[in-house]
Amino acid sequence: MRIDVVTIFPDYLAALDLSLVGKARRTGLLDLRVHDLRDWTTDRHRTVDDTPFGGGAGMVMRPDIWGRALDDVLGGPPAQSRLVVPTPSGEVFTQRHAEALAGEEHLVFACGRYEGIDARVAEHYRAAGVPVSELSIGDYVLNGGEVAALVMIEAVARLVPGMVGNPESLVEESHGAAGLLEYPVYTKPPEWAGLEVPEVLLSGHHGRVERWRRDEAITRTSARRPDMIEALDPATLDKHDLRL
Ligand SMILES: OB(O)c1ccc2cc[nH]c2c1
Repeated sequence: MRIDVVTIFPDYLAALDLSLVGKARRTGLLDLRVHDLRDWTTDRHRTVDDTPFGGGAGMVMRPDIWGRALDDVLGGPPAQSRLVVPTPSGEVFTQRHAEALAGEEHLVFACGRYEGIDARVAEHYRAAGVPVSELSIGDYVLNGGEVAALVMIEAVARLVPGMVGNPESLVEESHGAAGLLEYPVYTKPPEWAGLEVPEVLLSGHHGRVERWRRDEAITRTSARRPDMIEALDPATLDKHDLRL
C-alpha cells in the first residue's frame, strides 16, 4: 500500500517513522511519503492561503496550490487512488472506515490548516473520478488535519496484512470483527495493590476463560457503549457464540 500525506507541517508526521508503521516502511510493506505543500508554491513567501470570500475570520487554503500538489501526488501509480481530507465537518471515522481504507492501493491525505481547504478542491477531484473521503476523527476541533491523519494512518496501516504479528488478535480487540469492546486484560504479578487477577484466568481452563472473556466484552460494551450493542448483527452474536 502507498500512502502520501501533503501538509505544511511535514515534521508533524515524524511519528510515522516509529514503531510498527516505521518498521513497515523500512521493510517495504508500506510506501509512505510526506510532502510539504509549500513545495508547490511559486511566490517568495511560499504563500498557501488567502482571505475567505464572503468575509469572516481566518484564512482559507488556496485551491491552485492544492491542485498542483494533488495533481502530482495523485498523478503517478498506482492507478486507483483515494483522496482523504481530514475535516471537522466530515463523516466520523470508525473501524469500518479503517477496514475499507486498508483495502485501497493508494491513499492521499490532504492535511488542511487555518479555516480549511477551498471546497472546490474536493469537488474538483470528485468530478475527475477520484474517490474522496472527507473524514472527522471525532466531535471536537483540532488546529489542522495532521493529527487526524496520524490517527487514521495508524488505524489503517495496522490492518495491512503482515503488519501485526497475530492477525487473530484483530478480531477480539475493541471495535473488531465481533463489534464489541475488548475484555479487560491482566498480567503478572497475580496480586498487585491488594487486587487479584480474576480466578478464572488462572484456572488453565481455556473454555471457561473464553466464556468469561466473551461475557466481559458484552458487559463492558453494554455499560459503556449501548449504541454498539444495538448495532450488533445477530449473525455476529451467533458466530462468536455471544448471548446478550
Ligand atoms: O478537527 B479536525 O479533524 C481538523 C481537520 C482539518 C483541519 C483544518 C483546519 N482545522 C482542522 C481541523
